[in-house]
Amino acid sequence: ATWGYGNDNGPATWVKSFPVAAGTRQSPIDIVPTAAKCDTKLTENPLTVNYSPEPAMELCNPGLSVKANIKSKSVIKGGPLEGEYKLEQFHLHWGSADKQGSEHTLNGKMFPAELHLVHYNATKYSSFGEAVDKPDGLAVFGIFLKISDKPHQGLKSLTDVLSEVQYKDKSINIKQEYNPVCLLPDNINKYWTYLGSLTTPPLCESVTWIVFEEPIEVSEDQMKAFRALCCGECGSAPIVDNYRPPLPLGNRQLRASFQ
Ligand SMILES: NS(O)(O)c1ccc(OCc2cn(-c3ccccc3)nn2)cc1
Ligand SMILES: [Zn+2]
Repeated sequence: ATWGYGNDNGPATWVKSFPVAAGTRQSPIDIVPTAAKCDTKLTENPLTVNYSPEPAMELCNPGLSVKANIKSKSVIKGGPLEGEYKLEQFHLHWGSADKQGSEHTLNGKMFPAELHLVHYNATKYSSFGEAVDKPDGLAVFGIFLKISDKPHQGLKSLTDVLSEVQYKDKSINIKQEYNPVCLLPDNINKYWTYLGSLTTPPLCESVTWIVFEEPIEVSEDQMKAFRALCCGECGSAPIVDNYRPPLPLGNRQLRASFQ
C-alpha cells in the first residue's frame, strides 16, 4: 500500500513503513513566534538568493502534489546555512477549503496552502539523491499562501496551465523563461528556522527549514486550479488536503531572524 493522505494511508499510518516518523526532528511544526529565539547571527550573515531563469521549466503531476523540476543553477546561502544550497524543485500543499492546507501553522492557524522550494547542499553533496538523507543535506523554503482578490502573477504562469497536468504522471514544459525568484515574498529577511525533516515519506531528518513570515497572496481562482488536479487518471479523486499536521518541536530551538 503506498502512502497518501487518506484514512487508510495517511500521516498517522506512515510510521509503519517509515519509523523515523516518530523521530525527534520531524516536520512540520506549529510556529509560535513568542517561543522563537531572535538570533543576531542570522542577520549578521543575511540569507542570499541567486536564482536564474529556467528556459523550459518542467511542471509535473506526481499524483500527490504539483511539482516543478529545476535544471538551471539557482542557489542560496547565508542565514542558518553553511555552504551553498542548489534549488532542485518546488511544489505545494493545499486544502479542500481555505481554512486548511498549509503544513506549518502559525500560532495554531493554518493557511490555505504552503509552497516549498527544495534545495540540496551542493557544497558537500553531488546530487539531491545523495543529500536527501544527510542531516545537513537539504534546505527548504516554506512560504505561506493567503487569499487576496488579485492573482499572484508569478504563480499565474503555473495555475494557467494546471489543466494540462490534471492527471497523474502528466508533465509539460513552461516555455517562457521562468525565474522562481518571482515566487518569494518581498521581504525574505524575516523568517523562522529550525532543524526538521521531509514532510512526506521517506521523512528524512535532513532539512534546515526556513519559513518566511510574509505570505504570498493568491486568488480564490488560483486555489480552485490547484484543487482541480487529480490523484490519478480521469475521474480520480482531486488532490486536496495533501498536508501533514504539525509534530512536536520537542527539544529543538526555533530561531527567528527578526525581533
Ligand atoms: N514536503 S517537503 O518539502 O518537506 C519534501 C521535499 C522533497 C521530498 O523528496 C522526496 C524524495 C525524493 N527522494 C529521492 C531519493 C533518492 C534519489 C532521488 C530522490 N527521496 N525522497 C519530499 C518532501
Ligand atoms: Zn512539501
